[in-house]
Amino acid sequence: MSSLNLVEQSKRSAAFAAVDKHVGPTVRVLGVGSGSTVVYAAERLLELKRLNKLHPELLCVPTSFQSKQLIVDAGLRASDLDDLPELDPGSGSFASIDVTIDGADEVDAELNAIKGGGGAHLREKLVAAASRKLVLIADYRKDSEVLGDKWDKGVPVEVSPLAWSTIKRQLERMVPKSRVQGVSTADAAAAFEFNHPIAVLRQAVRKAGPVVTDNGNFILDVSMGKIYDPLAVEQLIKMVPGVIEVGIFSSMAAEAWFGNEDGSIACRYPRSQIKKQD
Ligand SMILES: O=C(CO)[C@H](O)[C@H](O)COP(=O)(O)O
Repeated sequence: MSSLNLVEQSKRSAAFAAVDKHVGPTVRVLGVGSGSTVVYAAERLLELKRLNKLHPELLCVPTSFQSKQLIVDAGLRASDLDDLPELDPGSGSFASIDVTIDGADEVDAELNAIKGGGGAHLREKLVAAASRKLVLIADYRKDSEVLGDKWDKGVPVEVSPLAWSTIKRQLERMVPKSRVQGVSTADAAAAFEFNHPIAVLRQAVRKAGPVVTDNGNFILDVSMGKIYDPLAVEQLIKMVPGVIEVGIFSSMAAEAWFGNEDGSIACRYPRSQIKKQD
């Protein structure tokens, strides 16, 4: 009988299921996400390695300092993103990674995600964008209809330390009615819920001052309530000079695995894609 609590058990089952489905002996390049759920993915990778079920020359691309340590501790080879060749030259895709498995802070019905609770979303997005497939793993608390329903710590935004307070003021002046077309919601004009977003400089724990990311930047956590149009919000925030990366991953994930409270595992796909197949 496992001594893990329910949340940890659900993270572990989601991680194991996703690794088992996606990391077989034919996978040559794997993106490894960051956070506490990915620790269980690394545990499973180590087991599969011991069982000789991984590609003998598997290369793992880390998304953070923590992720690199997980790769090294599992006895796997880490590679830099820029050292990898394109997988399908001439195809129009620039992917260099077969599949990336990563955690999330919240995932909506279309598999848009909030990421960056661990402050690693810049590298996570770079690795996800270079992957043929992004697979998310999470516990049941992250499974949402609309972003902002459950995650109440705001959208993580990595910013240049040179101008963080100016960027904070600009983010707080964003207005919800700057949506792009195409998504119908109860309030057809609002990309997000709050009239006035609140941006808070993330503070370090057990060190005075702000969190400094692996890339030497700061993080603003921007509370804006429910996010009805993730792509519009992602684009809006990205337009602010000094913003380095936004922790909204719009339409990047192909699949999300959740460990449920009852011990079962659910695999979800973007809702609109399921409807198209019907
Ligand atoms: O985006 C991330 C780090 O930047 C993490 O994947 C996200 O915060 C989820 O973490 P956890 O698995 O610990 O809940």
